[in-house]
Amino acid sequence: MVTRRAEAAGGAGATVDEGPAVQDHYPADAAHCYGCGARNPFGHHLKTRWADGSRTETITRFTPGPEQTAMPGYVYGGLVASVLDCSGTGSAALAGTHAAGLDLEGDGSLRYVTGTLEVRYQRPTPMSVELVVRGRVEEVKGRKVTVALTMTAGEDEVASGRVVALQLPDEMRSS
Ligand SMILES: CCCCCCCC/C=C\CCCCCCCC(=O)SCCNC(=O)CCNC(=O)[C@H](O)C(C)(C)COP(=O)(O)OP(=O)(O)OC[C@H]1O[C@@H](n2cnc3c(N)ncnc32)[C@H](O)[C@@H]1OP(=O)(O)O
Repeated sequence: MVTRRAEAAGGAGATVDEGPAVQDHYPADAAHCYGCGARNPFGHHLKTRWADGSRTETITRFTPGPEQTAMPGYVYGGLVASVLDCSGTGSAALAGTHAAGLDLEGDGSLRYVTGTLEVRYQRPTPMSVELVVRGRVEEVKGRKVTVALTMTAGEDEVASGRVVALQLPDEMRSS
């Protein structure tokens, strides 16, 4: 399935969501993550796609609900962190799979776990607004992928961060 979805017309830095969501191609035995697993009925079900044709920029969208409140009208910081986290591992999976010469839809996705997560909370994050996380793949080095992330709510950048993700070791998969 190919998806192309333009952001609000005329918005600064308009982005196109392109192609399949990586999480829809995670191996079934590795799709239970609270943030991004399609097989977790209680989770966020994040979907991360390439944002353009360059294979370096990604986009993930999430709209928080009232149960994720920090104080009335604003989002809990742990939720912001978890959305950045799984946007980062999803971006790493896109980049690592591409770098390995694999086709997402034909071969499935490689699977990454978080090694390091950095979060900078820049502004209070408003509730019930779509949060847009853009990822920029900084480096693919062996099993390690580094992704810089920004989160916007409307026109405002509310958080930024970085994920260092490591391809899931085979011995973890088999355990
Ligand atoms: C979920 C845990 C896994 C359970 C497995 C069960 C099977 C289930 C199947 C599928 C689940 C999928 C779930 C996805 C969920 C996504 C989001 C999350 O919530 S993840 C949860 C939080 N994260 C952890 O709990 C990681 C705990 N840490 C570890 O397991 C290891 O430390 C790990 C895998 C991250 C790295 O261990 P190494 O042995 O593979 O690493 P080395 O070979 O020593 O290093 C390779 C390179 O990576 C760097 N590196 C290693 N650890 C790093 C770190 N923590 N941060 C940054 N860089 C790191 C090193 O400096 C080295 O870099 P140079 O090649 O020299 O440039």
